[in-house]
Amino acid sequence: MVKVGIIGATGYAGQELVRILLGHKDAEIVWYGSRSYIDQEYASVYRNMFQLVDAKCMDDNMDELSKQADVIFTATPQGLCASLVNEQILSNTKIVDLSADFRIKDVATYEKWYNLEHKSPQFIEEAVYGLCEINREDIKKARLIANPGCYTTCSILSLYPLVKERLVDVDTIIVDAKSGTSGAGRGAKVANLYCEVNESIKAYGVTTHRHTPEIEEQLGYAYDGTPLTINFTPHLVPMNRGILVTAYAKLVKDVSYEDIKAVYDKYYGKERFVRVLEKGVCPETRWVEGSNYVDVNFVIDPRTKRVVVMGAMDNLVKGAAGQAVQNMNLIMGLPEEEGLLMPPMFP
Ligand SMILES: NC(=O)C1=CN([C@@H]2O[C@H](COP(=O)(O)OP(=O)(O)OC[C@H]3O[C@@H](n4cnc5c(N)ncnc54)[C@H](OP(=O)(O)O)[C@@H]3O)[C@@H](O)[C@H]2O)C=CC1
Ligand SMILES: CC(=O)N[C@@H](CCC(=O)OP(=O)(O)O)C(=O)O
Repeated sequence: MVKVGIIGATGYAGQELVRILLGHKDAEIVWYGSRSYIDQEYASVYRNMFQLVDAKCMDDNMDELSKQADVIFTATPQGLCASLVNEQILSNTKIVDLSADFRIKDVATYEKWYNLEHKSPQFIEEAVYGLCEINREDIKKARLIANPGCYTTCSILSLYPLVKERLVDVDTIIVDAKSGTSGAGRGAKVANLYCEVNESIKAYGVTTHRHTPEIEEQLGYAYDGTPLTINFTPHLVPMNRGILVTAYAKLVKDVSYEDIKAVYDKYYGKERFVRVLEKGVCPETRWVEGSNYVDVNFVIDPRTKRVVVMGAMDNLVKGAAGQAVQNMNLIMGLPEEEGLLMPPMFP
């Protein structure tokens, strides 16, 4: 049995980790970490866990936790994991960090986009970017996983085959993305109040969103090793969960639907959690909600010679907790899909 500790178990991503791990046959949660609810029953914070979780919330003492847990998930705000981790902890246990602290290899880029001083730059190089479909073999050997961002997972997986196979002009990539409000976390913020969000949709972080350099870096590795430059515009939509990506890029070759479909099948045909949809079917967030699936598809526009790529995913599952458990399974030598085969829920 893998012993698991969660720092930030009372946040949206943390509670989704709890939900998934309760259905995992090889994992046992030994630590429900919190900042605000220490010593309170976890099931009194999340009442869906009544009679399912009999444990109290604990602090964020990562030194102590590292002696008890085989894997620690940090589902905490940006900067916290980097401020807690040290060599002793990493020699005791493995860490899957759901924040962005170890996602970006260039520390100056991280500090600029996050407006934070990085507290553990010495671990950035060894951290493995935990996008399982792309970095599977490196993840298996890692002790520190940088779990990818929600918008980034959907954007990268949607575009990766086209960039890797050099089918698009990478200078023309535009990513338009939408997220449900759980993407913003549980913390109270005026911008996320019901009346501010309901019956409205808005772009935010236009040209400045922190996921931009993460997508640029990862797609750059798929292309020529250096970061690309893209436009990325996120939007907040009045739904609880879900990410929808629509991306555009100019084709560099005359290709048919069948040519591009063959490329997507090459990369994702055997992937359990990436579903390339049938011709003409557009991904929808409602068909992936509550699951670890990413649905992708594309349409060629012969008028503009662009390809339009679409991806849909649950931000809390494949965009956070599901992918984190997928990473845990890989580093612990467990079946990659264990605990993650729940079908999407609807309605
Ligand atoms: N929401 C999403 O869709 C996604 C989130 N993520 C990432 O996961 C992380 C968590 O996000 P999310 O769950 O949305 O955020 P929430 O705001 O919902 O939760 C944050 C969690 O961190 C805890 N926390 C906050 N500050 C501290 C601290 N100083 N010490 C210890 N614990 C602390 C909170 O504890 P308490 O509530 O007890 O105060 C809470 O459990 C973030 O890095 C986020 O970027 C990644 C992908 C998607
Ligand atoms: C709707 C919303 O606010 N979304 C968050 C991104 C989600 C998230 O938590 O970011 P990571 O995936 O990097 O951890 C945002 O725009 O900052």
